[in-house]
Amino acid sequence: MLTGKEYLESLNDGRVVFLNGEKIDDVTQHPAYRNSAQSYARMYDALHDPEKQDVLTTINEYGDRTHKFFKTPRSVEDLLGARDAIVEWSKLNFGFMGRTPDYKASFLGHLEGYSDYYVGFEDNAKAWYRKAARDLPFVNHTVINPQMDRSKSLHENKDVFVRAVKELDNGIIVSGAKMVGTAAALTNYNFVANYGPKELGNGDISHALIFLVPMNAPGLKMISRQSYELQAYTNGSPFDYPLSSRFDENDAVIVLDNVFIPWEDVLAYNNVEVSNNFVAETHFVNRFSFHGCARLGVKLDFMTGLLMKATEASGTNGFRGVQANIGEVVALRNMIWSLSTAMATNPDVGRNGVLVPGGVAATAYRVLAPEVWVKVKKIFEQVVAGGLIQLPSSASDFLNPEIRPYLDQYYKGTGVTAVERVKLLKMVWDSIGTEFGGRHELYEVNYAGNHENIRLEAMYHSIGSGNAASHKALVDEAMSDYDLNGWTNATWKEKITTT
Ligand SMILES: Cc1cc2nc3c(=O)[nH]c(=O)nc-3n(C[C@H](O)[C@H](O)[C@H](O)COP(=O)(O)OP(=O)(O)OC[C@H]3O[C@@H](n4cnc5c(N)ncnc54)[C@H](O)[C@@H]3O)c2cc1C
Repeated sequence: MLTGKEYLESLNDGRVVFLNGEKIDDVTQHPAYRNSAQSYARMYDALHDPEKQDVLTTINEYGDRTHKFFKTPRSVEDLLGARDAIVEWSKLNFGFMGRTPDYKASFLGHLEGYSDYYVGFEDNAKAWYRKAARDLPFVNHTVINPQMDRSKSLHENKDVFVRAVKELDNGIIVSGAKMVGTAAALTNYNFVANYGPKELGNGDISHALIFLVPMNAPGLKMISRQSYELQAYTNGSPFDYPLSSRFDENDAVIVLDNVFIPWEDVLAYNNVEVSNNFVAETHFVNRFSFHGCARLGVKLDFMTGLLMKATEASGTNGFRGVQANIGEVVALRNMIWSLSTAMATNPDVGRNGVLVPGGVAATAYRVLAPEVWVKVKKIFEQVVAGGLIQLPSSASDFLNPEIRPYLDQYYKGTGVTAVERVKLLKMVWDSIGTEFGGRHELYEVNYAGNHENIRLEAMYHSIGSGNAASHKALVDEAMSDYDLNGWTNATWKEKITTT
């Protein structure tokens, strides 16, 4: 497993990252990325910390030490251990980094047990499992195509998404773009898949691919969104932007311009069946929901504490209505934690006897999590209210003797100094209101799929698992107790007709 130092060194590899019109030389040194890189490095170091090793790591079937979520799960204990390892790592960023290296274990951690799914590329799947578990490279994930024009049929948009454009003896050449790779600039590999489209017209299935590619591959370019870490660095200090300034997972569009992919990094090629169905058939969807749910549990622990402290600091925590709102956040937090426990303790049995986080709880998480985050944000806006805007522009205001007495007098809270109150409320604002906070809402609402697809897939899961049939059978049973002539079930008494 990489150490933090090895991880940071691995990023200085000639990768091509564009930000604000410039090519970034070294992401580990640039103020737009460097503190987020340090946050990931801290996670890698924790794997080697003797005090954390038992909760974070285990030995897999190859005898390699790895993060617990990277090991093929064969028991409920394996799944609970994986959940606790995800949680322990997530606590290092208070749940504000969603695409940490263990996120992609949702896919990579099943490659051994599910290797026979990748027809023709089974050995590649096993080799990638071994490498991913042993070294823990940071792999990002890109499956969604640029939005362009969703009203057009797929073949009319095909020039924008990733396809094989040439086949060689030793691999393939791919071109196209992906929207977006979260944290891409700070990762080691890009995972690429297209799922959904059946064909691109006239029998073209050049999109039916799954592969991995190193971030410094010639022809691979990343176009970053604005860096909130850079904005925090430019506009203020950690006191003003305590989350933006260290946990910004910069999302980048990834352009593949005639990039060579050797066969050993390919898991599906010209295979619509495999590429379209991998999300459900390899139970990636169960596993990424499991990861997301465990991570959101940590974030909600943090938000619950933040709401309690913020209301204490403004003297509103004794009001019945405010307490009811705190109770609602507690209940939402409890539900999310219960769902991750349920996924682990009530698993499904997958391919080759591999245990999979339970699909019933996973579909519930996927549909409910966006609602939970939006609701929690709303409660903060209603309960902490205008306090979030009654904040001085930056920590520097406290250093100006001309206004310091006013700040100390007018910005103090209930039992806390002005500095303590402002520090606390700037943390709240960064979690929900800054550009970083706004992106977090967009992330929680969309990252597991668009708002309709997550619901449709919950319905399909119900049909596929047989639950839908038993729900309908329950209704049939209730309706079979009576007909046009009255009760057909002797339990109940007929109406007595009087003449
Ligand atoms: C912060 C953030 C980080 C992300 N990180 C990643 C990442 O790391 N990797 C990755 O692969 N993706 C990532 N994504 C993309 C994410 O998976 C998508 O945003 C999500 O799947 C929704 O897809 P979309 O944005 O293309 O919206 P769309 O799917 O285009 O949906 C937009 C609206 O149009 C409707 N719609 C779209 N198509 C149809 C149709 N054919 N018929 C009827 N209605 C339709 C939808 O119901 C919805 O209301 C990220 C997104 C965000 C916001």
